[in-house]
Amino acid sequence: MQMHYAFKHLATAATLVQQYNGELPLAAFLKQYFSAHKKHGSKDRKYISELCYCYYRLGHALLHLPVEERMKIALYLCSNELQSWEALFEETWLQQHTPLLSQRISFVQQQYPALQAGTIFPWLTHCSETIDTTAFAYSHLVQPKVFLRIRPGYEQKVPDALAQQNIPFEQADKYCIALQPNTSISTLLDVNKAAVVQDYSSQKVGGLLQQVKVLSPGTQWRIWDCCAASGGKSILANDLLKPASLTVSDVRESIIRNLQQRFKEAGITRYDWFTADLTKQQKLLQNRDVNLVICDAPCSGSGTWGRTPEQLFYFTNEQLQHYASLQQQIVNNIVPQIKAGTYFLYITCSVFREENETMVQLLQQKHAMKILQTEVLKGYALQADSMFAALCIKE
Ligand SMILES: C[S@@+](CC[C@H](N)C(=O)[O-])C[C@H]1O[C@@H](n2cnc3c(N)ncnc32)[C@H](O)[C@@H]1O
Repeated sequence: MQMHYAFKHLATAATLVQQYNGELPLAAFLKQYFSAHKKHGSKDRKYISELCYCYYRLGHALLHLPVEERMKIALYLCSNELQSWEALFEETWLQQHTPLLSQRISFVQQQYPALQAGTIFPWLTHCSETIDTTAFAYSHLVQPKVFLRIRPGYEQKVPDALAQQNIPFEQADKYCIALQPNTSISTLLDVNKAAVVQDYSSQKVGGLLQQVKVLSPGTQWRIWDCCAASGGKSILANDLLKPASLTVSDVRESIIRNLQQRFKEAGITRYDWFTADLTKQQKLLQNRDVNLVICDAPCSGSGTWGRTPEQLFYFTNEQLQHYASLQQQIVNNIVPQIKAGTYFLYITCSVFREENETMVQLLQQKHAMKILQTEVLKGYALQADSMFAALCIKE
């Protein structure tokens, strides 16, 4: 990129982050800005967006610096190579730049000692114990990959289709494909039929679903996915526990419409649905006899902020309290309504103890649930999300 453009993009991105207040998702805010300012071509849009995203990846570190200086440091840290941006940096910085993130961090720390894991992610003391907090905090400087879950029957077809179209990919396991960040796959594959876009850790929740199969072999599964959104976990459960009947619900009717479209593409026809606010006292399971409840609870999403780094920047302690209390209300409301012998799979995409281990204690102590397995799914080493899952049974 020409020197003149690098500085121009930096100035535009700096103005944008000063205008942005976190209310809209950053992607939506940038889309709005670009559609109102048609002068930016597709490359400009890409560069300006990159700068804005990098800015938020630094979390709460180096907030005392002027916006453009902080943005340059963020860009330096987040980029494996600086080819397009050389004009922005002094020669010594360019010479010290390496593809290794740990070395880039050490170099920047020499000049800016305030760059630390705990300044990037100030809630490290809230993280589940088994999380390597330093690795997790620094993982926010790296954009996560896109992951596909291959659906049964397409184990060969999906990798073949990607190879044919020269799309770089890695096969994380038999059913999981990792693609470079920003790979758009809608034109490459039959999305939802052959493969589902689903993060690596989300796919690993399947391990706990397979566990119920081992514990209760031969069971005809009747599943209630009570926070179904557009059905990611339901499709996973359907694929692993077939033949299963599904009941799905969510507080938002609009997201259930998306689910219906996705189920259609996925070929899932045996299901019923309803909308319900799970915090409200009501009989949720009238006439429904279920033996597995999946509760992928609304949460802070703190394990996924590598994808939405603006949330790392704008998240507050009050929001953490809000989610922890929402999850408690949901659990306190639904668990008494399920029968003894029913499996309950509690999931969050959060790394916070308040949303994870504390909820397991509640399930055990207040609701006499037997905890069968808990897992902190550490995606941060794999450019994936981090999640939590606990499998319990009502005694
Ligand atoms: C983490 S998402 C579920 C993701 C989904 N299971 C998947 O795999 O794609 C949580 C969902 O809970 C829903 N939700 C939030 N508050 C709720 C409430 N009070 N009652 C029921 N659902 C709620 C949200 O609308 C959201 O779709």
